[in-house]
Amino acid sequence: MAVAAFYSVSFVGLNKSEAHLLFGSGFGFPSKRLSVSSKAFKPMAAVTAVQAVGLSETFDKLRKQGQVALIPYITAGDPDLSTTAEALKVLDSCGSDIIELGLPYSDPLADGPVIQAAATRSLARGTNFNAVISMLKEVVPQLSCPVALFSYYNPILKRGIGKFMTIIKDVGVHGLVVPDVPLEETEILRMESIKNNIELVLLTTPTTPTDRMKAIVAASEGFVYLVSSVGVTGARASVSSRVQTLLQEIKQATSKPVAVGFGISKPEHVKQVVAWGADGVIVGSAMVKVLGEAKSPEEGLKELETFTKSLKSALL
Ligand SMILES: O=P(O)(O)OC[C@@H](O)[C@@H](O)c1c[nH]c2ccccc12
Repeated sequence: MAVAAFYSVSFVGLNKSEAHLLFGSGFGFPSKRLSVSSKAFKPMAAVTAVQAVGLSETFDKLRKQGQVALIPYITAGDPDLSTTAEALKVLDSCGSDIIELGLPYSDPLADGPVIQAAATRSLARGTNFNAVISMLKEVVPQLSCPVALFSYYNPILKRGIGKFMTIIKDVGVHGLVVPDVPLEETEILRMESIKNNIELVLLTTPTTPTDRMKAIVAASEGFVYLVSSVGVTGARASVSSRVQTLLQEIKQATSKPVAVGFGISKPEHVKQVVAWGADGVIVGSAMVKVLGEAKSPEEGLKELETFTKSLKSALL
């Protein structure tokens, strides 16, 4: 895989040297008291759930309730699209506040082995954009939480930015996360997302210079994605203690909600990041592993429910 090629593309908001740093490795070892708030699990989503509101509105509601958003990520089509459809409903009914759904891509340079393997499995089954969109058309009306689609930049460019945005909006997607779009190129993406009322989430990292971070948070819609540590996606033993200062710096620059991702895979990670002031926690690889590496899809869905509830409890 052309990981070296990725360095020539600036990671969102990063120039080459930052991108290079990002794909180093390493994270810290924090330990802190936990904060608690209360929210019951959402009942099983009815067939036609109350229409989900957008990302910003979701965070506004949570902020008023003193809550932090649980934001799982799963790869569409892994192990198959019908299981993805069920997984979305399970995640919603277990109290997820926003769901990040990843479009499988052949060159996921920012992903670690777990999500890379999920994308490979999904593509091997023939998952494609149209099939994911058809599935979403059916499932989104049954969800009470918003879906933020997750795609690398290339597939969006190939389809045409305007066309891509219109298609995802038409099936009720609320947000879009594009990890590898250079800040300088977000203009057209932002214009089209605003035109289609899609909230475009941008990412900042531990190595993003302050001025660049400020430009990213100013441009980001829905929430700001704080990448917790250098390196690719993947569960870590703990969350880097740098997240605490990074959160403070970002919160000095914006009142927008900040969700933290990368490496979060246990209830104690969730509690730690909440204690540091995050407005949302994003959990990807650990969810993907549970779902994609189970003995059967049914087993995977059952384990996904248990795992999601354990993380939700950590937010209460
Ligand atoms: O997998 P992790 O370490 O829990 O991190 C979330 C991450 O999976 C999800 O947000 C994501 C999936 N692929 C990405 C690529 C870049 C940035 C973020 C992502």
